[in-house]
Amino acid sequence: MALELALEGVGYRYRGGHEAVAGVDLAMAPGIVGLLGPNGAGKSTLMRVLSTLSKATAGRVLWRGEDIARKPDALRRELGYLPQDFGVYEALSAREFLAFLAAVKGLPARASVARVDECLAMVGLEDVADRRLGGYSGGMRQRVGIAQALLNDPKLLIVDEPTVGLDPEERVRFRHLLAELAGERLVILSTHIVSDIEASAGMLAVMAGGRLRFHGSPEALMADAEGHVWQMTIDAERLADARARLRISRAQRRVHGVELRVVGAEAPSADAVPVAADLEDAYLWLLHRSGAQA
Ligand SMILES: Nc1ncnc2c1ncn2[C@@H]1O[C@H](COP(=O)(O)OP(=O)(O)OP(=O)(O)O)[C@@H](O)[C@H]1O
Repeated sequence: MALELALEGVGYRYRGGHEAVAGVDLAMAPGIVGLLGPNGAGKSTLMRVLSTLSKATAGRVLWRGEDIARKPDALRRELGYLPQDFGVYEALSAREFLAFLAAVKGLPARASVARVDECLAMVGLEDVADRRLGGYSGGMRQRVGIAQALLNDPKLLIVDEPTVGLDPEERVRFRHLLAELAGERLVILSTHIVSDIEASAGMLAVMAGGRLRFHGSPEALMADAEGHVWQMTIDAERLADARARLRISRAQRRVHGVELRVVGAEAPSADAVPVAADLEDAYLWLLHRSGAQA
């Protein structure tokens, strides 16, 4: 059966009655899928449903054609998951920690020694594998998180907001790592930061307010914003006023003032020049049209 994850009318309502996810229809095939949305959009809730930690309260999710609520183990065998709140045991080394998790996941003891080494190499931690995790940087810890998700050579890799708290250099490194890992896998990467996925995701799914607002290629999202992006330069002292009035996707200080990229239905001023949308502009325009805040 094809390596495909299909969501049909998926919804999730928390016990208190809050509907965090509603009516999501989506089909995903190998490659990187960027799940983009502002905080509170419902991304983590959906990731937990897809990784079988929560059961959808509406609709269904099919992995290779099988309903994951009925046969969760079929998906779990092929799943690697890095949750948003992944924690490590600080007193252990990366190698010890991964060996421990390999045992918990039921990998045969003999094979697991080699597999731990492979996973450490895949995330570039082989040289520091025997150091205590307590001394690792945020980016290194996230790489340990990916290494543990790779132990069972998953066909579906789900990573939830993996770049939060990383410095710019670690962020870039982490993005490259995920791009390398995609290959024949389906990697679902959730983030609220456009630049995390713009170079790597072949497909985007954008959520806001619990609903899917867009799914398709980055190019299609940018095409939707065509004709709604402008560039203009204003005096620096007018920036606060402009921020209050306009939807600004980028502001850059220049010698002669502040250069703005603005999205909206109409030109923000007579001297604004229309420009081609980039992904950041297009995302902001989509959120604006769907009534959500970035
Ligand atoms: N245990 C819970 N009980 C009730 N409501 C919840 C619970 N967890 C999350 N929510 C609510 O569900 C909505 C979606 O939350 P979720 O964490 O899935 O969003 P998110 O897109 O992952 O955002 P973030 O990046 O901030 O985690 C939010 O309104 C949130 O307050």
